[in-house]
Amino acid sequence: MMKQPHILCTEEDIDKMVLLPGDPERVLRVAGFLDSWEEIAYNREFRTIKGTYKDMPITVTSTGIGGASATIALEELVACGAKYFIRIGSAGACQAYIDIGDLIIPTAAVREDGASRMYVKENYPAVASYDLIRAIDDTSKELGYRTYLGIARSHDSFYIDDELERMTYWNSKKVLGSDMETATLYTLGNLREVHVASILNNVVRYEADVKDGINDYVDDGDLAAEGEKKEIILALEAFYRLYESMMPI
Ligand SMILES: O=P(O)(O)O[C@H]1O[C@H](CO)[C@@H](O)[C@H]1O
Ligand SMILES: O=c1cc[nH]c(=O)[nH]1
Repeated sequence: MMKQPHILCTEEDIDKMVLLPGDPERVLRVAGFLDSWEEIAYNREFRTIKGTYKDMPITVTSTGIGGASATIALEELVACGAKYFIRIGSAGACQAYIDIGDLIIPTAAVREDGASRMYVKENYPAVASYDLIRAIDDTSKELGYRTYLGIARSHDSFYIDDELERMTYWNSKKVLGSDMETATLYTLGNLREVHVASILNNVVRYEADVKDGINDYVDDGDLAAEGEKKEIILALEAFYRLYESMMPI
């Protein structure tokens, strides 16, 4: 097999289970939780490492920002044989009760992105893999992590003029938080018949940052960093739970 054109990997490089952070730097922070790892490729926003967690083989590939690059990563990873994907991302809460570092687990997502519309009509739902959500939910209960399961919203433009109005609208519709890849990945995952779920670390306080227009990414950096550690552990342990359940007895 030729190397895939963007991720620069072949099927020999890619495991069945893949973690998908947006940020290439987060790939290296995941590496800190693995028992062994090596970097396979790093091209544009797509950094791929391969390693082991306990006895489970695992790949980590960054998707970059937004649906367009996320579809490239997912398509090329599927072409290399990957079957299970957990996005470990960050999000901005749409609800005041969600604190910095709390984890949002989207069971579905509003498709306010452009990339998924290139694939299928807007009334096709963006839904997570039930198997992965169940594994993530069971694992988070075991770990004692505070998580919020429900609907997220994925968008394409961080700085549009009416973002506050949109966030206020989705707040009134009980949407939990915004990111830029989940809806795209869920839509494409279902079309390609692979399993996809997201775990999103909340990095924004809805009342203070969104409604009052103050951005406190920096002040709450420690809480956000703790949230990122929790989402990595949760994703690895949920994958391990699934991996063990698949092993012949
Ligand atoms: O931290 P990541 O995983 O990149 O996720 C979020 O952060 C980026 C925007 O700052 C977008 O990609 C958004 O989805
Ligand atoms: O507010 C936020 C934070 C992270 N990601 C988003 O898409 N929005």
